[in-house]
Amino acid sequence: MAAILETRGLTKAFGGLVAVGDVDFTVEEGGITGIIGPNGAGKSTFFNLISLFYRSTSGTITFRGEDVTRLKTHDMPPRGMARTFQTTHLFSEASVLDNVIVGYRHRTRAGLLDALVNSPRERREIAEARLRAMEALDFVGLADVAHTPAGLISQEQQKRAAIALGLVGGPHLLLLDEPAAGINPEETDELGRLIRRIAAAGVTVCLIEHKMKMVMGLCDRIMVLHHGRKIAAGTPDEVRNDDAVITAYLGSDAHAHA
Ligand SMILES: Nc1ncnc2c1ncn2[C@@H]1O[C@H](COP(=O)(O)OP(=O)(O)OP(=O)(O)O)[C@@H](O)[C@H]1O
Repeated sequence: MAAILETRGLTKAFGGLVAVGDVDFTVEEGGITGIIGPNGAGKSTFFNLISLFYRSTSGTITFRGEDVTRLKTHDMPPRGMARTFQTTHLFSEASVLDNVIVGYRHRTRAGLLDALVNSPRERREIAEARLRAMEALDFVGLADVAHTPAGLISQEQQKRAAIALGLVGGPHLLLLDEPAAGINPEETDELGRLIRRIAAAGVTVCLIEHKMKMVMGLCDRIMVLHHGRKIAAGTPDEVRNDDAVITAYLGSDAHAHA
């Protein structure tokens, strides 16, 4: 299997604190890869590095064969990388559909002038964006609330809307930042099924998640971080039985059994 994303020696220091140190990481194309670790292990920082939200201190990031280390987060959607945020960033007054359309922006070419004169190109692109956004909402099971203001749907629905926003541009890789945070066990199972369907549709998925049961049941491969270092990587079974992982979790109050 080919790597879709690869880091080599990836490091992020905040002043004297090395939040992520020297991490080599590979996301294989086609599967679901999880990143776990006790509290403060560096998961969020690592996630922000690979989505180019943070600039790394050293090391390299390669996405689909291109060195993207020095690019910025907004350079990534056109290259086929999309990410969600832990706290969903939806415009609460706007409809769910309009929120998802925003995720299609990078695929459109119309400029300000087109918008001002309502050019045929502008109209065509708006129609295309609406169509794609409806497809994405249908995929995540939110077609019936497409015209509801995003602020009025449940937290769990907002999470699915955020996933639709990530999917609408047709990414090769979807990065999910704690997708199951703040939802109940039943909703978590449902979300797991949705993530599987995303992977089955050919979108590679990489996620960070605290809910260990979900990660173990969902991911093909898992990387474990501890104190900013990679301490293990492998299948859920390999990681679960790894001495360094067991020690790291026992020594913390992390949600190993959540
Ligand atoms: N912007 C920042 N400035 C300074 N230190 C930071 C910053 N972000 C994170 N850190 C520190 O880096 C380390 C790793 O934090 P990070 O949030 O990446 O871990 P995490 O594994 O996501 O934690 P949690 O599971 O608690 O969300 C911690 O010691 C944290 O205090």
